[in-house]
Amino acid sequence: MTITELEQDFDTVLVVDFGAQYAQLIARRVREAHVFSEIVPHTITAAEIAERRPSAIILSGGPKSVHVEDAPSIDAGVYELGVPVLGICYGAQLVARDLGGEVSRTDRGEYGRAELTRTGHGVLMADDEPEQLTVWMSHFDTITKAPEGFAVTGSTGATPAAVIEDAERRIFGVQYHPEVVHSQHGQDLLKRFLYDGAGCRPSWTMTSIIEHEVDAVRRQVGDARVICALSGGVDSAVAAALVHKAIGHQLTCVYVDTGLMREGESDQVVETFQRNLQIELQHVRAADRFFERLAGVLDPEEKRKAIGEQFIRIFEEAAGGIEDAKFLVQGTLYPDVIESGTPDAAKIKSHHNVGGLPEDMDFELVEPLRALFKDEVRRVGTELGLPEEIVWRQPFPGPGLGVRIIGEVTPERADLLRKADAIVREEVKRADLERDIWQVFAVLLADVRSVGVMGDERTYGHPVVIRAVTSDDAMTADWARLPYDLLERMSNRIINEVPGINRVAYDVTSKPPGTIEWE
Ligand SMILES: Nc1ncnc2c1ncn2[C@@H]1O[C@H](COP(=O)(O)OP(=O)(O)OP(=O)(O)O)[C@@H](O)[C@H]1O
Ligand SMILES: O=c1[nH]c(=O)c2[nH+]cn([C@@H]3O[C@H](COP(=O)(O)O)[C@@H](O)[C@H]3O)c2[nH]1
Ligand SMILES: NC(=O)CC[C@H](N)C(=O)O
Ligand SMILES: [Mg+2]
Repeated sequence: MTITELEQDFDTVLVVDFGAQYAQLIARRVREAHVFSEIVPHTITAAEIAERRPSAIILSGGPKSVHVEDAPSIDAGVYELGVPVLGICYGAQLVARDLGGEVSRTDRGEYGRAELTRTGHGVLMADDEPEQLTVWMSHFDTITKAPEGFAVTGSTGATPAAVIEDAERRIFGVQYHPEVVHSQHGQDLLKRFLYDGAGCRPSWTMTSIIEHEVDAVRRQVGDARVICALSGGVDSAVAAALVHKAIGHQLTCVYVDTGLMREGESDQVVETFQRNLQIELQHVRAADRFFERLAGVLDPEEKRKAIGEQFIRIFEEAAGGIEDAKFLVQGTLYPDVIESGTPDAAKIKSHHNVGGLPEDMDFELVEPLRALFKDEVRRVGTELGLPEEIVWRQPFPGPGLGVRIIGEVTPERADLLRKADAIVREEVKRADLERDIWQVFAVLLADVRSVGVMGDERTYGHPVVIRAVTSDDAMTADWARLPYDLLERMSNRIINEVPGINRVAYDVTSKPPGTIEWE
């Protein structure tokens, strides 16, 4: 299923990104209102937008002032398309400036909580909305004059034109951030824009996504044989279940043991899968090949590409034995696509299943989850009847321990890390915190050594870093505030039980500026 097809079949909102902290969040909130949404760069032209026939456009916030020379702007043609527009913060300031209003610098900004008073009646400020709302602001510029044709329907002490509406042209602006949870009734305001302002239908539901994808998979593959790269993770399990629903016995799943899996993983994946899904599964043991290919590789991008390539070569070999299957199902998600660097986003890292794919690959990809965020995938999985032990597993990256060994990847180092990682996960499980934490794992700083003392003897060993994060979608994350006694147990056990490790550190970096994985 391509994203273009989704755009044709669902009312779609394009979220234009001006470098906002919250563009992702806006897109997610729109989807929570059951309307499909996507993020596009502000360099998109009005003609490109028109071609995609969106039902609405949301202009995001952004760090710049509309007055500075390199302030990002939007093709003014978008206001003439007849497509409803909602500007949020920077987006609202752009609307004001572009349509003949005024935006000025204030002497002091307005950050955090603010009290909004409803000053008029409109689509956004409907009559059933309370007269007073607590909203969340974050700006230094402010709209000082609404453009002609706009009513000011909400104000705060510092921002007289906090909500502006031109119901006729269906162009709106809000200075505050309705997408953040601190803004009271924020989601209601977004819904009013979507449903009342833009006439969007709330048809983006799990059931409709499943129906849609099942249909699309059938159309894409016909009666051909298909293989599915199955890792045991949530994404590929859901993708497999969905494709299986579409084409049944035409599907064979292939699980690859890369030698970079966690302790007990292979047995567990094969067992869980066979118990829960009646789909043919091949188990390929390929550790030697991966280690051989990774010998001498230090650069994270090179590692990822080497691993991505090995995966595909193995899938190609497996496919050769299955009536030459030409289709490969992957559990690729929207964040994988964004983070691998679409034309619109900076490349952070090549996810092995997107940017890490070899160019000469023979397969046509089937990626039914390519437009979805993780929480949506979990809901699809639940709707498809997958058990909680699959749907709520913590994510584990395809390159596995390979991107958690900082330095060259060798079988011995993988063994060390596997042991430390098993302890970390065991302790989190024992503390019953597994579901509260997005991901928790160990990282081995294989090329770093430090001096310690154990049993009166000098040690000179490697450090292990514990990484635990909370997140909704892996696009942003915070380091988890694990209890000290839990950290203490992990540290003690790792040093006592894993020879060669003499120091344990805890990673207290959020994303951004860090990423979840170390490479
Ligand atoms: N060991 C593996 N064997 C076969 N396919 C794999 C393996 N590891 C990853 N893949 C493929 O790469 C895709 C992306 O991996 P990713 O880790 O993002 O997803 P996942 O493993 O399905 O889910 P999760 O994010 O919960 O770990 C998978 O959906 C799967 O198609
Ligand atoms: O299948 C995958 N192939 C990859 O190459 C890959 N790199 C990172 N991840 C997972 O993606 C999420 C975000 O990770 P980062 O913050 O490190 O980019 C986290 O959940 C990571 O575990 C990957 N998954
Ligand atoms: N959050 C925002 O979009 C801020 C917009 C603009 N940079 C301002 O501070 O006024
Ligand atoms: Mg995985």
